[in-house]
Amino acid sequence: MILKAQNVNKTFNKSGGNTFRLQVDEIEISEGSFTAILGPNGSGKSTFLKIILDLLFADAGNIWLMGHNHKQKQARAKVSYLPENYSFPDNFTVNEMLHAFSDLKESTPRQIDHKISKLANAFNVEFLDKKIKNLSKGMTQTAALMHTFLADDQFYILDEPFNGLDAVQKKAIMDYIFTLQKERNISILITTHILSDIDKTCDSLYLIKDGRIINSATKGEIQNQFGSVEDYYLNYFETKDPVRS
Ligand SMILES: Nc1ncnc2c1ncn2[C@@H]1O[C@H](COP(=O)(O)OP(=O)(O)OP(=O)(O)O)[C@@H](O)[C@H]1O
Repeated sequence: MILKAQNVNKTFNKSGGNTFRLQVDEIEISEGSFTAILGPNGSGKSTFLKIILDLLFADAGNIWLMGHNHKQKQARAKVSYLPENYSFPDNFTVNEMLHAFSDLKESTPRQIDHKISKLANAFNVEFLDKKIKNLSKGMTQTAALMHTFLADDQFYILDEPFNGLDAVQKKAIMDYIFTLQKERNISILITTHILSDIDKTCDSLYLIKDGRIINSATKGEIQNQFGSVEDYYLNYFETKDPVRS
């Protein structure tokens, strides 16, 4: 098991006396799998990912990451994370940013260069010498994904990785992920709002609503019962109330 979370609780006190409560009773992700957590805006997806990575502290719960308590250093040693929001120094070129933030302690600059050109080739990147501040939204997202995939890790946690990417870019990233799954049996945990992107790729899905997991299903179950991930999602989230005039 690459990830196991039990009875995870976190309450945010928001302005106006409102609260948001995340309560995840149980999630298990096995090695080599491609898992998605889907849910509406504000349902708690990013909060849960940050708690898994110990970037945000839960009020209660048990989480094991890569066989270790998630608070132990070894738990994160082979895990890469793409946050939903990130910022890189504006004046760095993509290449400089990747070198500066690669965190590949055992690699020489030449080895890092080799990895960068391999990734640039896989991700159709021709803007390694452009400054971060001059990149388009999709280019910035691609640069962030290059940063995430630079390390040869075993588990990639990706918060909305396809944000701003065109169809060709998305396919390049997905193809790269499939190659890594075949070559190194990596595991993927993803959040996305673009359901068609994961229709054929996800092994299992969790639906989250108001901080709670309301359903989980395998790809086979979804295909048999709903036909597509989109229909599965709509079955749980579409409001069927008639529109009032
Ligand atoms: N640091 C914080 N302090 C207070 N409330 C927070 C904080 N971070 C998140 N929240 C609240 O927690 C809830 C869940 O937010 P979260 O970002 O996890 O949702 P999400 O499902 O990832 O949404 P989206 O799909 O829009 O990215 C929201 O109501 C949000 O306002």
